[in-house]
Amino acid sequence: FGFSAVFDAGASQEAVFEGSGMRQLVELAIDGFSCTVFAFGQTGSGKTYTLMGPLTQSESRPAAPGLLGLMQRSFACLLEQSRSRGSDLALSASYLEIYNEQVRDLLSPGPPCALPLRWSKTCGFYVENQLSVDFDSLEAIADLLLQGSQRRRTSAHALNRHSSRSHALLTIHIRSRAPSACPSKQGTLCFVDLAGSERVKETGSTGELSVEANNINRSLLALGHCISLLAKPRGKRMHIPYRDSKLTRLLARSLGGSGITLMVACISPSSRCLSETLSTLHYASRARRVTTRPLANRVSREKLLQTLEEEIHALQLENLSLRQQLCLPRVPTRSVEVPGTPTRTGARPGWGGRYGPTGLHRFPLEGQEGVPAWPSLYGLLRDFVVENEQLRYGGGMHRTH
Ligand SMILES: Nc1ncnc2c1ncn2[C@@H]1O[C@H](COP(=O)(O)OP(=O)(O)OP(=O)(O)O)[C@@H](O)[C@H]1O
Repeated sequence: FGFSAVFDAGASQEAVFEGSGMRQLVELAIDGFSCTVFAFGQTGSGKTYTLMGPLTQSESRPAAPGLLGLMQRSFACLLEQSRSRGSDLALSASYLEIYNEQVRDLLSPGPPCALPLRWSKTCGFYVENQLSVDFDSLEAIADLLLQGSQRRRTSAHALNRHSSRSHALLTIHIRSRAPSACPSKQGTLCFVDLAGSERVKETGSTGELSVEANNINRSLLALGHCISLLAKPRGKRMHIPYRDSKLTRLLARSLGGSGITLMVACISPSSRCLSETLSTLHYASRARRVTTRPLANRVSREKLLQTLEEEIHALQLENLSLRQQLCLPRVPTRSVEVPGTPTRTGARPGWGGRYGPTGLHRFPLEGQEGVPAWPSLYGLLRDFVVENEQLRYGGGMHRTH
């Protein structure tokens, strides 16, 4: 087998960060590319450890800095870059898991509930109603990671005391907010901690654990199938069955589209795991042959204005419906005038939901004041977002939609 980099059991977390190309991936995400890193391998082989370091159960006992994983090191690198560029990067994070073929938000309050996975012509698959939370410090994103990871489904089995029973996807949205930066860059950095493949006989899983294991193995099989087909030369490629699982739908763009992907294959040093190790290495070899056509996401001023308007109308409609459900009085319809664009009032029928295909309204709303035509639109959007928070959660949360 030949790989871009190989690390043995004694390699430090820092060596993995520097030697795997992770730093370059962070820089590409800042430049507007959709970047993904996913950890793959048998259960107990160190995927979560590589991405997050050893799991800590509380904020009061954080992991030693030297043990922090690819995620925390990437966050530090991202914030460092943001500071060196005069804080012109707006950062937000969303965190979800796929558990038993259900997509669940790890940052939303309350018991986890399944969110719909939709498809749009322009952006491909996306999760509707997923929360995205702004952050501007290492502490804030570390806190989000801890909160989400504690909500993630884990169980103990024979090969791992804290085995992840779901695939987890943490996405950092990066947007340059310098007013002069038009078209504006919109990159993402997605960390995927896949649940480990497992032989039920070896892990001793029964009942719920075995249902989870079957779902994990089925989705990993679907992912392997897509990777095998994508690895074929472009002329010989058949239809890629992304729709076979939620995991492949969400990874579609990273795997075969315009994204840049780093795969970390984790293997056990034990000779007892030889057959699983070989299977992981074959899987990784196939993935290595997949080529994508990286394309930076740049959004023109006109497109941004149009999206803003659409998001405002969607929120206006949703707030109206929430008010009706809560038996609250209607508020008068507000309008906004943007120089150079037609004025629109009222809600546009047919729009709904908090998370549009672009996810644009989830970015921080400040920082656009330098663009003359926009403050009124952004101000209006901010009003609707705050109102939506109050209607949904009673105003107790500090999140950006
Ligand atoms: N390189 C390493 N150095 C020290 N400990 C490690 C290393 N890799 C993994 N471990 C430890 O091994 C155990 C299993 O690792 P981890 O939970 O990361 O596996 P996993 O592949 O994510 O498993 P699963 O798929 O079951 O969730 C953990 O206790 C972890 O701290």
